[in-house]
Amino acid sequence: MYLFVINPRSGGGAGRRAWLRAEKRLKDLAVKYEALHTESASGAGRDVMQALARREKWSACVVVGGDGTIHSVLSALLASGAPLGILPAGSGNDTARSFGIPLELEAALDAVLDGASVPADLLLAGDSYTLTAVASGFDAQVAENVNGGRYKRVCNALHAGRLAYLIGILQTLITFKPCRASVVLDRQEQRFEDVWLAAVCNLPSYGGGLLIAPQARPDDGLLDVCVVHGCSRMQLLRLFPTVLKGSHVSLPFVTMLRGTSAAIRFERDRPAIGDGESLGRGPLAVRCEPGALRVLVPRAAGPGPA
Ligand SMILES: Nc1ncnc2c1ncn2[C@@H]1O[C@H](COP(=O)(O)OP(=O)(O)OP(=O)(O)O)[C@@H](O)[C@H]1O
Repeated sequence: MYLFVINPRSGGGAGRRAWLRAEKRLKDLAVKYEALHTESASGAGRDVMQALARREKWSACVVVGGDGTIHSVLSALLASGAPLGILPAGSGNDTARSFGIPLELEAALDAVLDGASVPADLLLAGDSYTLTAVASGFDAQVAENVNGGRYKRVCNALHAGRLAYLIGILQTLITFKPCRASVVLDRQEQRFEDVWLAAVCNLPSYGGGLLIAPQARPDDGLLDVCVVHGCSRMQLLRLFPTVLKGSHVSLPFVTMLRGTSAAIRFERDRPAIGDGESLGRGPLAVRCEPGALRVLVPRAAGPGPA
């Protein structure tokens, strides 16, 4: 028995459309499933927890949505032990991308019904689990601006989810001010001047395919931290095309760190996000929880990201 969790709003309505197609195929194949349409992130966590508790064993809990929708069900998945399946229907879909799950619906459904289950680490910040990356500073401000901006809806309607993030980057570039920050990695403190962003990553990409930590692997028991510091606005602007390829890691104003826990404290109040969803403001303490989750991936993709 599969539990499908559908966020009809994800990807500007892509979640609703994907489910209509998936449901038809599930019926054709006589697959046993329950469907749960969720309306908000907070309500979804509780509803999915209750739904999963009604049965001892689930083949999988399958999210029809984007990274934010996956984020909303992580605690429930951990409590039940059910593996995560993904039918990517968001604007970014970085979780699916990192696990080699096809963005095309039929192929993604094949991975759910006939895939392999691989272990994945999670990031724990406070009492909140994150699968892709916990970020604070510029990138969190971009997400806050994109999620609050009207252009996200327009871009989603035009099937140009990535464009929304590019607009958000330009908007934030004009207004954001860098400041001092300290990063404590496995109890070793490093201080940085003029910090634009600090991202604690479990998967290589976020923000719709930005390869912020190209070496990050979901099953290595480690988190990868990317700190961008001491550069000008123009240098930061020129950094973005390099993040699409992951080649920013060799720039002199980019420091990459790796460990099992990271605490980040900015001198000024900064927003933080996990999987693109708000984690509030203030200092961040993030720990890697090795192999906490299982994810269904295409058999050909094997363990780890494709
Ligand atoms: N389970 C849920 N049900 C309904 N709404 C949710 C749920 N989880 C999160 N949301 C809200 O729906 C919004 C969109 O969902 P989601 O993040 O999955 O799609 P997206 O933003 O289009 O794609 P992505 O996160 O991959 O860029 C979230 O930002 C959040 O506000």
